[in-house]
Amino acid sequence: MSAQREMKEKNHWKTPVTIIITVIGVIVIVALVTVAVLQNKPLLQKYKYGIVLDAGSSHTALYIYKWPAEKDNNTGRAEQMHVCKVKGQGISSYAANPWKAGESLRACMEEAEQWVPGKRHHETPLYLGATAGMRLLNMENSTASDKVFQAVKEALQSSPFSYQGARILSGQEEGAFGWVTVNYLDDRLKQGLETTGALDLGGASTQISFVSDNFDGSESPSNSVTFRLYGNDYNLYTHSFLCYGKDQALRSVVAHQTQSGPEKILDPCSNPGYNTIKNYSVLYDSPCVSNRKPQKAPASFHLTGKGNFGECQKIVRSIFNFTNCKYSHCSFNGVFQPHLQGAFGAFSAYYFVMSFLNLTDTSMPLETVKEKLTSYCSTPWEQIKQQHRAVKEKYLAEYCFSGTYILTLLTEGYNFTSESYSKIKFIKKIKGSDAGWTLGYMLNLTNMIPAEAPDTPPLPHAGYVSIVTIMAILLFILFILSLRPLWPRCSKLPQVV
Ligand SMILES: O=P(O)(O)OP(=O)(O)OP(=O)(O)OC[C@H]1O[C@@H](n2cnc3c(O)ncnc32)[C@H](O)[C@@H]1O
Ligand SMILES: [Ca+2]
Repeated sequence: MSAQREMKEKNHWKTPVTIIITVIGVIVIVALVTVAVLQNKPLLQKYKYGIVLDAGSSHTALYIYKWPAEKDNNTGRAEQMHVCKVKGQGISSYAANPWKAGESLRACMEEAEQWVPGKRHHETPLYLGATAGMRLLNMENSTASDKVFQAVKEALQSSPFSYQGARILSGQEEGAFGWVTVNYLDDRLKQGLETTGALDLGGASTQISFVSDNFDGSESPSNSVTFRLYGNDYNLYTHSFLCYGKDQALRSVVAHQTQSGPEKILDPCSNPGYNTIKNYSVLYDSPCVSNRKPQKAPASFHLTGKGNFGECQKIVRSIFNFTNCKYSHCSFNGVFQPHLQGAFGAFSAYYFVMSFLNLTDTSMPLETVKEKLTSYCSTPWEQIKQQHRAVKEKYLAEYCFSGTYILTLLTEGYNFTSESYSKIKFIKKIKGSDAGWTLGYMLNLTNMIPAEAPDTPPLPHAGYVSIVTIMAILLFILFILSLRPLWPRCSKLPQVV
């Protein structure tokens, strides 16, 4: 009996009217959802590009960035697409043959033409920023520095990209844009999260930048950089120490040992068995040490490694001045520094050196760091060379000094304690992009970080599509029910009032 009733009810649904209504309803729903989805589907992703050349003291690197072309794409983030390392040394090394500085860039400029689609070449901004190597050359010989810039400009202007200028960045800019890069890549700026400090160690200068609650800029305005980014105000402390990059610091450490113009030195910062001849005029050819050049000295001196971390650290300490602070707190050389706050990202030479020495784990107690450095420094040079055949000898010979310098700079220069040291992360890249000032510099010059938070759509795309679909289905059910009087012989169904 109940089976018969079921059969009858089923048959009601097979009447022509119901079938037509159902088919039309389904078509309407499919059409509605399709239109909604297509209308709101993000267009095929198109990209814009930007190029920044980082003309550092030790080398030049060309960075290509790309980002989604739609202006209102809030999820789009600029990211590093490619990096090209320029062969040879930094542009400041071409002071005697400036045109070679321009020539040195050509190979990477041609590589960039392959990476950026041809139709975007003319609208792709191209910047060059020079840092401490050119700052020093400019101090020493501004005519030579101008000539290097002229050569570099000519090389860049002859490329198909939209050349936007080549200039020396100030130390504040270098520090501040490094901080912007780190926090932009970590999505801290857009989300208004607590920011990460930035520590950059170059060849000729080093930067420290962080936000501290007890820093408003009033005590030392020259260390203050203010930003309004995505609706948040930041008062950043930043300082750049010229001559405290690792190559110039090493120069100072060797200069300290050659004040009396000896023919031989026993260097505790080089491994035992390491031997080299150094030229006095080359060593003292830098404004960082030129005023200390010994009056009477032979043309060159022999440097022999002694490999003693403790003695090396004593000499490293001597290149910092810890007296004469006219502020409430100083780092060194009478430079104001507020209390360290929050986490820090340490990149460039901080990373190269600490990753080579297996010291990137900052949960390691500082005593253990010292023990590891003691052990590296005292390892015979021949053994070091055998164990690391693939690493450049120049770097290998300097890791004892560099590790000692980094530890001393962080703990005695900047006053990182065993607790705050553990909040440092030695990093090379963040989400595929190199940590460094270049990305922040480009974002600033292209106005890609708005001062105010952009309006976000009330719903994400997926949520929007789901709601449209559910509404369409509900509408269809109501429509079917409203047509119930037309249904033939459906008295068995409950009445809709
Ligand atoms: O910021 P400035 O001071 O202008 O210098 P830079 O931009 O040229 O400096 P880098 O960060 O590129 O490099 C910092 C130093 O690290 C050195 N370096 C690069 N790669 C290294 C590696 O794998 N191991 C050790 N040192 C390295 C390089 O020679 C420099 O002395
Ligand atoms: Ca640099």
